[in-house]
Amino acid sequence: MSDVALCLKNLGKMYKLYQRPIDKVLDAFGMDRWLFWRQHADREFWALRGLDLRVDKGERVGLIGRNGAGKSTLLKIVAGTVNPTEGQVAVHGNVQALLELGTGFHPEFTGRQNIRVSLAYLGFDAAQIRDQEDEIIDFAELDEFIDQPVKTYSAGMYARLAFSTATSMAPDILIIDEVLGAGDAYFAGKCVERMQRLTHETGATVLFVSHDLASVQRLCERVVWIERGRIRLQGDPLETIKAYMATIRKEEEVRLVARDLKVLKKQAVLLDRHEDIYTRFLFHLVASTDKPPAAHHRIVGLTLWAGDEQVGVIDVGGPMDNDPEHLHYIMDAPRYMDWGKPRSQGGLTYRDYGDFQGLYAHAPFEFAVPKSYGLQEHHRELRLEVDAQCRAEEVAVEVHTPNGYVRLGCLPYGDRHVTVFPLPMHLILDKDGHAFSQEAELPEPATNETASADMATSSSTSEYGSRLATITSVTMLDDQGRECRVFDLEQPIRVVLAFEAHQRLHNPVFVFCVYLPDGQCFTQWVVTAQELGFDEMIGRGQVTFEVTHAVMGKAAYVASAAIFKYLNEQGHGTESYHVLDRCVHFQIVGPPYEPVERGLCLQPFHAVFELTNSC
Ligand SMILES: Nc1ncnc2c1ncn2[C@@H]1O[C@H](COP(=O)(O)OP(=O)(O)OP(=O)(O)O)[C@@H](O)[C@H]1O
Repeated sequence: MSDVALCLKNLGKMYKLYQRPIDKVLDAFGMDRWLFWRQHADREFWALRGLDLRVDKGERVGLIGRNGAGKSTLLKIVAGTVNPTEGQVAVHGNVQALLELGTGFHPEFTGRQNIRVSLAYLGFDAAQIRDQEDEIIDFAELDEFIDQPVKTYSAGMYARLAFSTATSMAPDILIIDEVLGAGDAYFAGKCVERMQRLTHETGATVLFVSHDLASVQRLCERVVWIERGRIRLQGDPLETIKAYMATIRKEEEVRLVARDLKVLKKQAVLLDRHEDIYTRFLFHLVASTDKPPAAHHRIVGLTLWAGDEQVGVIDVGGPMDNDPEHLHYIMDAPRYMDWGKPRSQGGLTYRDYGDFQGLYAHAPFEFAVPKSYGLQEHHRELRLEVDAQCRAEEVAVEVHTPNGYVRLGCLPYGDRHVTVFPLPMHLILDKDGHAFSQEAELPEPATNETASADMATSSSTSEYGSRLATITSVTMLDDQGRECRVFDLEQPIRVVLAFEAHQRLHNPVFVFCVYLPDGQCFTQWVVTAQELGFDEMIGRGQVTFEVTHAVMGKAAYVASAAIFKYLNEQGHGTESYHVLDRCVHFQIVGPPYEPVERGLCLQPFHAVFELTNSC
């Protein structure tokens, strides 16, 4: 007998995105062929493509990945509720799928009635149903609610009932999609134990999707990281989760730095808005003649580099290459753009740029670059790499600047070739040389001078003081001396306050104060110039706070920096020279799974053990 529970080969799922609802109806009836203009009126959106996965019987496999990566689509295909567009799916055994809350149970029926209906549907007889029913109610801990209609249940109660019912039937393959997220931590723990038991006792195979990485790590023997419709990495749970968390962490760094740049620039802090964090670079392929391209040119990949760092890749023709939810994507609006449909040939994905009757006869694409990249000199050298096979010498690559499109060059024709185009930053930068300055509010290069200028001219209430001394920058560094906003638990942290005293000041006080998100002061670091060995200060300098062992627990923090004239008897700074209120956001993160919750403060302690009554 085969050991394989499920085997997916070259799996792909394509959704057609229609311009108008009527197009979907015409397509459903096969009438789209009759309308000549319909040929390219829909877009192909590949949620998954080229995906291979084998899961053995009794394996517990976790699927992780960002929202919209394609995890649920994959589970739905395995569960049989969605048909794949291409590839093979072999599922061996009966499948119980908990895919979406709100499906499966009748809202008007009570919990008990729903259990009975579900079991009867699976072919249980009356005696078996009676046996199972008590066990299900017991596990779900819904005793006093079990005779209420499920429409009155909270999401957590619903999840408990759904999970208990599905797992009572000892399926061969159990599919759980984020359902546990609706329950509390206690119930999630119970579920994990039950799934472990199921695999041990009945040999059930579990496919588990969750954003709760701790549960994934506890339950699964293998973790598969899905990104943009493909498997990015799979293997050992800890290693895979760590790699996934590292990319999430990088994005979080970018977001936190961008947020503080906004604070420094005194702009409305609409946090997490895409445009606050990234600058968009718009490119297009266009025929070097004035006419649409005469041939079809195969475009395989587009990559943007900043120095030696890959800022982004568009895997042209790959899954979700046209998804504007991603930072880097192609724009393939039918009848406007001249991108062909995504194609896959021998494992290679691509699209053609040709004459597809696009109004603008061009093939545009966009990359989003974190604004923080503009802060480092070597990052300001951006270059675009185009992997393509052109049939004639007629494809030009252009970048959009404040004065319209500027030609970067043409693609060579003949064999497949990677061409690199340095970006003319002098055309993309504004007249003051500010990085990525198509937008008025762009950050300045983070030298102390410019930061100082920003702070000195601001009139925001988040900054105040006599300004006899000013803080010109606040930098958080990790143990390697790298600028950092996301720290590991108990990791060393250094905070550098750069300052400029505009006149001779006697024994000022430097403060770095860390707040919890609710505004409570968590810890305040205070030091006087005298304690640092100076009675007076004038000119530029910096104070470095060093923490060798941070006691801050896992949370998001915000910090203020200040220079005061002196501290009063209550230890508060009075007569502020310069206060930057809540100017730095940072996070402390931990491993995905910790056996013991350690709280918000990792209080060092010493424990003593004594036996007072030994026998
Ligand atoms: N019926 C549909 N029509 C069009 N696009 C769809 C459809 N169902 C899903 N998608 C798209 O497919 C992509 C993958 O969605 P999916 O739900 O599989 O992602 P996910 O990884 O499960 O996300 P989440 O973690 O948020 O549940 C998304 O871009 C989604 O918008």
